[in-house]
Amino acid sequence: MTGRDNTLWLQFWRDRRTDFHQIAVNSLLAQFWPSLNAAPGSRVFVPLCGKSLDMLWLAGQGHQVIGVELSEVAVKAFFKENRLRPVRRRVGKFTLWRSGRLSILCGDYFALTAAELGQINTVYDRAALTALPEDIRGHYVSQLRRIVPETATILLLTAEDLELEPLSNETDDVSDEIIALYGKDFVIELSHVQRIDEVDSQAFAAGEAGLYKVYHLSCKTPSQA
Ligand SMILES: C[S@@+](CC[C@H](N)C(=O)[O-])C[C@H]1O[C@@H](n2cnc3c(N)ncnc32)[C@H](O)[C@@H]1O
Repeated sequence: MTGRDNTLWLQFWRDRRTDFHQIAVNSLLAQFWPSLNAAPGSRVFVPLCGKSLDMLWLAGQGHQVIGVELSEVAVKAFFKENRLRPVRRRVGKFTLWRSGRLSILCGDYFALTAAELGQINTVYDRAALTALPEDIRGHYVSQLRRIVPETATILLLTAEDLELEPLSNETDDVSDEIIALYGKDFVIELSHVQRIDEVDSQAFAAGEAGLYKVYHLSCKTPSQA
């Protein structure tokens, strides 16, 4: 399978319609990454990475960072804008761009194999799951299960639009969608909930209401399944 919206994403990058790109490191990443106790040198996977500066931050923590991104425009911009000189080589259907601890596989996430991705200790997902249409998100999670070992933990950041999901007692809880997608195989810990107007956010237009949620996900052990 391939991402259904691939043509659209490629066009967004060509047209520079990249409002989702954050011009600073995500503050929730910096705040919640330490709680994972990820060892320096361990490998962090950043699916649908765009040209996120969060990858630079993760490499700065001593991690080996490997992103996957469809658009060559995005990958080229990431290395150029950060004054890095990558080397490139072919890996299956992908082009691997690498500079020091930073690597990006350019190609379709849904076509990636575990062998091409290599060992992964932690997954960092910001606007990857939620960038995809709702009916594709189940495939995104199944693919993640195929290519990432069960021992990997996931730091998942989501943004919920309160215009679409009006305030109720449930908004401070794990969202129903996250339970539906991850609940069978993962232990879900909701670590943090923050109203969007409390943070400097690009996720919503001015005046809109929303919630950021930070989840820690880990595969269930046989006794938890
Ligand atoms: C909403 S952006 C988020 C980017 C990044 N995570 C960030 O925080 O800035 C989603 C990214 O996923 C990429 N993308 C979409 N579908 C993809 C696919 N099937 N394989 C790889 N990348 C994909 C898009 O080109 C885009 O850069």
